[in-house]
Amino acid sequence: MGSASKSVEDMIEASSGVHFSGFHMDGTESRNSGLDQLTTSTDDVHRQPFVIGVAGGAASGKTTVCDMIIDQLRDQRVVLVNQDSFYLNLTEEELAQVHEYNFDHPDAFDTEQLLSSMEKLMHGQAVDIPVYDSKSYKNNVLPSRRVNPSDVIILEGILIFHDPRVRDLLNMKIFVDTDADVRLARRIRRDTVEKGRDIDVVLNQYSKFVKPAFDDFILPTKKYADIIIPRGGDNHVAIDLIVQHIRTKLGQHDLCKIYPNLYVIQSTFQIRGMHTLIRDSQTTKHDFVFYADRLIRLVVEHGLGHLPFTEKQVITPTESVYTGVDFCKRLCGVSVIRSGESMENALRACCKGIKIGKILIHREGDNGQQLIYEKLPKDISDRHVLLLDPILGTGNSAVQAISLLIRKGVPESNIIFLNLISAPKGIHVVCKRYPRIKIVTSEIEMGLNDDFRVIPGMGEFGDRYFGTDDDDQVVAPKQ
Ligand SMILES: Nc1ncnc2c1ncn2[C@@H]1O[C@H](COP(=O)(O)OP(=O)(O)O)[C@@H](O)[C@H]1O
Ligand SMILES: Nc1ccn([C@@H]2O[C@H](COP(=O)(O)O)[C@@H](O)[C@H]2O)c(=O)n1
Ligand SMILES: [Mg+2]
Repeated sequence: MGSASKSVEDMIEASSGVHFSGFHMDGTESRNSGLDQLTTSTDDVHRQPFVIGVAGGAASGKTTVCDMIIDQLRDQRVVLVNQDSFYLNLTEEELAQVHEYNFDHPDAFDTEQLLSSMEKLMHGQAVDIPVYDSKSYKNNVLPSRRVNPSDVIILEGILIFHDPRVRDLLNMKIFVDTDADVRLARRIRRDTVEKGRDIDVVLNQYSKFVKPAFDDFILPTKKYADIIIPRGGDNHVAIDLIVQHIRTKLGQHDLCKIYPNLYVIQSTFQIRGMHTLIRDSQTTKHDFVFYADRLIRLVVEHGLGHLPFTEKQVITPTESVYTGVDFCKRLCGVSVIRSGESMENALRACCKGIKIGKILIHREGDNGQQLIYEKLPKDISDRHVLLLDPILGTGNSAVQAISLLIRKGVPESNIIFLNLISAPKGIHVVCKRYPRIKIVTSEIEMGLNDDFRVIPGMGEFGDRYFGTDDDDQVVAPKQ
């Protein structure tokens, strides 16, 4: 390329990190769910979590229901906060007479502390929540638990609906309604086997405090419930419906519903773990590359699954006929320099000998983007194109790249855009303009900050992947 190559290299340097920022559209990120406002200032980036309250008698199955909801919401950030954590510590006199203490009365809880912890969590701050020890009757003998702000907070406890200030925090109220005999039978087993209590003590406590408090304080709060679940954890239909509702409220499903060509790969704890590592600003370059490569491979494999196929029959070693499919042969990759190049190895590993073209887009200030280099297969118009760029932010780079492919004669429906993370803004921009292209991503982000960077994001992807950030081991936290 001679002297032109120098200018391209300069541009590559100058363009580092531009792929997930772009020119101003309207300066704000719109919410796509029923959740409250998304804050987009750099320091205070959070959205209001969806808060669920789960109440019901002791041993009705509240914890079991919460665990099932959390398990089904595995691709969301969910935290569980137990009302037990806010039991008041007993005085020496109360401890000496512990069998006379009413643990089922609203006054047994430090509701002020619960409200203060919730206030912090709902404003995006991590809190240390005490862990209650029902053997010593204390909440300061076990190490407290650090609870991070999350998309969903589940508050669980017998009297979670009792105080109107706590009720007001709840977006969804669930009452687990289990027969009193079943609750008593479970309680006896739990208190004798797990807590090592004497059966007489358990039965005395039940008749003296637990049952009266249920009738006086817990059952009357059932009327506040939005959903009453009979049979607790056995009621899979109710739990499925609750999870569906939460998903709708979180908005991720709304985007997939609005844009049928948007595919978010099925999340697992492995995938969440990889995301956690590559998003951590303290992750070393080596680990960043390792886990980014694993995720990229998953996205590439998923994207390949959207290519057309033809039926193919083969004879197996047992001389049986196996009817399968033949891979699509007319395809190529196109990487958006420079971070998109990080996805080339995964594509080559999946598609032997695949041709990969390149596009370089340079951002000029905040109000324009310019395509400055392209090297594409000559017959690209006959191929399906896997467009590679790990981050879809404002969507402006993606629109530049896609419009070039279309100008080169690639049908819109033959383009599959593969990325690791997508901001809702970019999804709207790309999918509205090119409704027939497919987007395959592994996570949808909260939004963009005032600098048009994806949040929570993972920083300057190209710099972190290719090791060109300031510090060669640890990445400066500049989200
Ligand atoms: N559907 C169920 N079938 C059988 N046992 C259950 C069921 N739900 C809960 N349990 C058991 O009953 C006890 C109390 O359940 P848990 O979910 O802890 O109730 P809670 O949190 O309301 O006190 C636990 O030992 C749990 O394993
Ligand atoms: N030291 C304590 C503290 C609480 N309890 C009983 O626990 C019940 C609430 O817990 P769930 O998981 O069932 O919601 C409540 O009925 C208290 O009596 C206790 O026995 N000892
Ligand atoms: Mg419980």
